[in-house]
Amino acid sequence: MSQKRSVSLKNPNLDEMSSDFLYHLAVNVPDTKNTADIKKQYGHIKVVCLGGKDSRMLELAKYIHFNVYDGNSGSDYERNLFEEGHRYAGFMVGCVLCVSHGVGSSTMSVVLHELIKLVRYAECVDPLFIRIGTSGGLGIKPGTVVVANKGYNGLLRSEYEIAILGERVARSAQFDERLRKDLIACTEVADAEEQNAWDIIEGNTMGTDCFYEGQGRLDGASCTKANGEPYTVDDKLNFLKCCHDECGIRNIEMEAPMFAALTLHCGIRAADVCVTLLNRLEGDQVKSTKAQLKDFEERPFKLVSRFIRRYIINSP
Ligand SMILES: O=P(O)(O)O[C@@H]1C[C@H](O)[C@@H](CO)O1
Ligand SMILES: O=c1cc[nH]c(=O)[nH]1
Repeated sequence: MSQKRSVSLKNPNLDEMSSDFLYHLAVNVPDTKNTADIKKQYGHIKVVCLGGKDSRMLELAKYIHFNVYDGNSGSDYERNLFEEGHRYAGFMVGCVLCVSHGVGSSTMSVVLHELIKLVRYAECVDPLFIRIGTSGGLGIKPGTVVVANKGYNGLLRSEYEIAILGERVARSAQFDERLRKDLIACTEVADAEEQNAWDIIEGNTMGTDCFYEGQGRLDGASCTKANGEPYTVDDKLNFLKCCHDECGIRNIEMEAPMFAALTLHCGIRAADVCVTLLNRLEGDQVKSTKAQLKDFEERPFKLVSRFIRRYIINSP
């Protein structure tokens, strides 16, 4: 059994700072050596769930209130804890904090840095970070939920690349193996009817910096190759098939490599659980109806809620 521990970060400057302000969350830490107030408000967090939209994160908090806590979470889960920051929304339900992150790695990395510092100041023990998102699938039925093994960037490397002090820094984009396996194990606890209704699979997830050209779409404002020529349907399909066959990529979104890399770098166990809205080998436009989108977006809720109930709430 692994030993439980609070988050210890690799930034020595944090130990020298007497106060901290988590600007985009509007959370003030007036005394970093005495964080009793922060601990009181956030110290019980065991899981941080993240997803692009404010509304999805509120729906998730509500879903967890009723389906994990049977309506008795004792939480004011509709209150947006980060409202004053006007950037992201955060809803607490029991030991789960549900936070929106916007579109793409750049907006997500800002909230991720601040959330990781928050759980550290709050002295949370072994908090898990789980992204609950949407994506485009590769060769799988729309509505399938993919639990990511590794993140891949748009250059088909399993790394997150960032410029730091004018230098290229590449970090491994591997998600936590145990968490992935525990999530996948929760497929078994689904009731028979639900188990047959939609698939949950493991696969690699590509996260690009662009929804359109970065994902090989033909319907962006531009559709242009490195040589300045427009790319064709065949170019697109060759690329997507290469992603599938050579890299084991089963879905495409915009955050996986950054999310995997920053959490791994900071010693936080993380997972990426995304439903696929369409099969990208068949088209580019997301045409899901409102009802279909609601059904699809709830599928990762179901898996993650089962996981939380089984491994977090009912675990000694
Ligand atoms: O969590 P969401 O569903 O917002 O994630 C995907 C990836 C991008 O952020 C966005 C693009 O539509 O959706
Ligand atoms: O195709 C898709 C669908 C959702 N999100 C993405 O990033 N890509």
